[in-house]
Amino acid sequence: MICVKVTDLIDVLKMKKLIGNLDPELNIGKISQDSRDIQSGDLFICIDGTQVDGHNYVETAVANGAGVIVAHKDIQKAAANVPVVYVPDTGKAMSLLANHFYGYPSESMKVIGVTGTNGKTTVTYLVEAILKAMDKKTGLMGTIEMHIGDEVHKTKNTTPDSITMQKALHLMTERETEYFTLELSSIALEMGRAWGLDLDVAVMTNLTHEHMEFHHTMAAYAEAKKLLFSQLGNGRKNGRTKAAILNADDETIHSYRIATAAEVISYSVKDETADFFATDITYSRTQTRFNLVVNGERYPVVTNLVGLYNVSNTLAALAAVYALGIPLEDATKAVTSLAGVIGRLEIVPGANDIGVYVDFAHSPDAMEKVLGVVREFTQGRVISVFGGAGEREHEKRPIMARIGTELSDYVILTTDDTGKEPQEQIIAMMLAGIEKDNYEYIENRKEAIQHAIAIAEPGDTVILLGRGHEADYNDRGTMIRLLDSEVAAEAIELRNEQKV
Ligand SMILES: CC(=O)N[C@H]1[C@@H](OP(=O)(O)OP(=O)(O)OC[C@H]2O[C@@H](n3ccc(=O)[nH]c3=O)[C@H](O)[C@@H]2O)O[C@H](CO)[C@@H](O)[C@@H]1O[C@H](C)C(=O)N[C@@H](C)C(=O)N[C@H](CCC(=O)O)C(=O)O
Ligand SMILES: Nc1ncnc2c1ncn2[C@@H]1O[C@H](COP(=O)(O)OP(=O)(O)OP(=O)(O)O)[C@@H](O)[C@H]1O
Repeated sequence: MICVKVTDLIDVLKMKKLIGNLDPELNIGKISQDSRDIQSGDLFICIDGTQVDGHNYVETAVANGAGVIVAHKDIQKAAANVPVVYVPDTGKAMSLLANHFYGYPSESMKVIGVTGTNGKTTVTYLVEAILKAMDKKTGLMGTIEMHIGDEVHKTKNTTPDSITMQKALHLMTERETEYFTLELSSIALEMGRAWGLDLDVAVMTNLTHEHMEFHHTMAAYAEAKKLLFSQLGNGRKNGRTKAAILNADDETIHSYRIATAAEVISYSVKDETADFFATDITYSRTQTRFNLVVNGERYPVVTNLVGLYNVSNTLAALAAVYALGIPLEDATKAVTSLAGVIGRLEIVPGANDIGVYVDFAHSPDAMEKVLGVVREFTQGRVISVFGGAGEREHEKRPIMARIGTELSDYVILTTDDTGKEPQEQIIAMMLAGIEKDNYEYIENRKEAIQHAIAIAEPGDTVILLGRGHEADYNDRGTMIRLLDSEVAAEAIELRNEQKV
């Protein structure tokens, strides 16, 4: 159990005003931004959130036994006799305190941070698989889950707040983790959730239309992602130089290059002058092969991930491990150890005459890319099933509906997580983007999936888009379990029974 002297902890903060007296004998056993989590002697830090203001929960924290409170608004009345440390910015203070409290865990690991609109999960899974195949001790954190070696932990956010992050990293140091790879969402970067994370390598996959409800403009979105590269810093880490891995096929690379002091390693599937270049690319339904060219040397690569965008993802992962000193002869051989990523062009087995896939594409670019890949290996029709998620990003609904109907032979429009937004409103926005008549609308997602699989003919591909690995489904405000792959597996069974 961690115990840090309150005076040592508070010492980390340079600009502060203490009201009351700190007990020099007090050892802090936990720091938390949630009053409901506070126990006797803990440090409570008030965060002004998106829903409520943590400064309004000081009384609960005090009632639960808070030993010290960190705030940036006047809470003197509510704090009763508990000492309060006032700071200019509790968000920044939280990351500094968390890092100190947990013993600066990222300093003792090799840390690879991955950002970009699409491909973050895939790249982190590739990095983890390559390193694991080489018997390295790994940790991973992202949208699907957190891994420490073979241990699996649930995650709430793609990138968690600084306390959750540092706590997880501390656990990883206890398990002697050598390499840690994580996804960094633009939202997290802008909210400062990664402050204090000492990175070795930062990777940028691509930048396309996403998260406009949060960033509002593409320029602001690009700036948020760029923060990762300024957070790489100017110096070395434990005697190692740092590296920025940038996708030369995405024009945002140019502005990211100047945002970082670290050495840049570029990768490309088009430009042979890039540092990591993929050539001689061939696809099958289940594998992709290519030659990696680095400094004139060629390395054959076989991956179980399909599609050109996964060649890009593989290049990013190879460049990241190379930057940490892993020989390319070994890394390229280890790529095939990743069987696939749940919910990313995941094959639903059992249907022998048709292909059924689940994919997490929920941005226009991802949808375009994945439908392009599926088309390449489909002899018959491409039938896609998708909806538009509620309460999020209205602008992308008509765009995705248009891309979906243009690039599929037939579409079954349905619901995604509606949340509390009326489905009628969501579907109306989607319909506004459609120019073809190759679709029907089945509101119930389960029925839509069943129908798609029932009408598919031999040689067709059915692709279920938007939800990937997600099982928690928000149906008009009620949470239910709905995992596309499970629903599809049942529908395939029914189809097979009806065929005999
Ligand atoms: C909108 C948003 O970003 N919310 C995140 C945020 O919560 P919040 O600011 O809304 O918190 P709040 O509910 O207003 O509470 C403010 C403070 O009061 C405290 N409080 C609250 C109630 C109480 O009784 N006592 C108390 O002390 C809370 O603990 C908190 O410190 O801070 C929490 C802790 O870090 C996050 O878990 C939470 O993520 C929610 C779940 C979320 O869905 N976020 C999305 C938008 C998000 O961050 N997504 C990105 C990108 C994903 C992608 O790329 O697709 C991600 O990285 O996950
Ligand atoms: N490099 C890429 N370029 C474009 N699309 C991609 C790329 N990699 C994956 N995709 C598409 O994006 C979807 C999500 O992939 P992945 O989970 O790896 O990305 P992500 O950045 O982690 O996304 P999210 O932050 O939404 O979880 C995939 O299911 C696929 O459709």
